[in-house]
Amino acid sequence: MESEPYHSRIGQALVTFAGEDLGYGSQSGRKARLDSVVLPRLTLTLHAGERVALLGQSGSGKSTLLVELRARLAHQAAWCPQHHGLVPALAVYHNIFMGRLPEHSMLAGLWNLVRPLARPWREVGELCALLGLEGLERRPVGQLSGGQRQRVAIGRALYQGRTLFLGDEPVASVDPHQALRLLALIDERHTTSVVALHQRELALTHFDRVWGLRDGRLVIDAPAYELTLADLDSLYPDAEAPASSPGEEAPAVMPGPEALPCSRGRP
Ligand SMILES: Nc1ncnc2c1ncn2[C@@H]1O[C@H](COP(=O)(O)OP(=O)(O)OP(=O)(O)O)[C@@H](O)[C@H]1O
Repeated sequence: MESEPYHSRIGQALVTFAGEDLGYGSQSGRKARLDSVVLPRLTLTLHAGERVALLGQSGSGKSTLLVELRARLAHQAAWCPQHHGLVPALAVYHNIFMGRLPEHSMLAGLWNLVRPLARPWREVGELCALLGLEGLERRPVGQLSGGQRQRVAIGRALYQGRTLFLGDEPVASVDPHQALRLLALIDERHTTSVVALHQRELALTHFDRVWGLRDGRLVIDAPAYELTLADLDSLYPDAEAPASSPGEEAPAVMPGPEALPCSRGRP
C-alpha cells in the first residue's frame, strides 16, 4: 500500500495519552467519575499521517480507545461506529447525507429529506458508485445486506470530508477483496486513520503501525514492518481455547444509559 515511506509522512502528535486511565463512568453535575477502568495507565501517541491498525480480542478495549480518541479529536475525525448507527427506514442517500447534516441548516436538512438537493444527490451518487452501491440510493437501509450496510456506514463517514478516519471494525462484514478496496478508499481520502479490525494479515500489509491490546494493556505499539503474524497471535490468548458450548454466548456489550466513556489522568 506504500505510496510514500511511512516515516516521511509522519507529522506532529495529534493525541497523547500519558499514563491515563480509560473506561466508563457517570456524570454528576459537571464532574465525570470513572467507575470502571478498561485501559489503566494508557500511554500512547497518535501522529498525523499515521495509519494505525488496532487489534485485540473481543472485549480488550478497542472501542473504548476509539471513543476516547473521537472525543479528543472532536471535529477533525470522521467516525464509522461498530454498529453502523444507520436509520433503517431511511434511504441510502439520506443515511450518507447525514454525515454532513450538522453543516446544513435545519430547513435545508428537512427539505432534503423530502426532495434531495441537486449537489448532495450528485456527491452521494458518486460515493455510492465508489462503494459499489450504485442504483441503491433510494433503497431503505433496512432492506440491505450486512455488507451493504457496512458500506453505507463507510460512505457516511467519507461524506464527512475529514482528514482523519476512526473506524470500529469498518470492514468486518465484507469479503477480503472488498475490505482492501474500502481501506484503499479510506486512505485516499484521509491522511490519518485508526481502524479496529480482526484481520491480522491486513494489519501487517495495509497499515503503518499496529496497536495491540491485551488484558487491559497496550502490549504492541510498533511499525507494522517490525511485526510478524506470530506477534499478533499473542494478542488472542483464547484462540486455542475450546469452543463454548452451544447456547453459551459471549455477553453482549450493552452500555447502560448512565455509562459514559471517560478518562482519568494519572501523571
Ligand atoms: N458502556 C460501558 N460501560 C461499562 N463497561 C463497558 C461499556 N462498554 C464496554 N464496556 C466494557 O469495556 C471492556 C472493553 O469493551 P470494548 O467494547 O472497548 O472492547 P472491544 O475490544 O471493542 O470489543 P469487541 O471486539 O467485542 O467490539 C469490556 O469488558 C466491556 O464489557
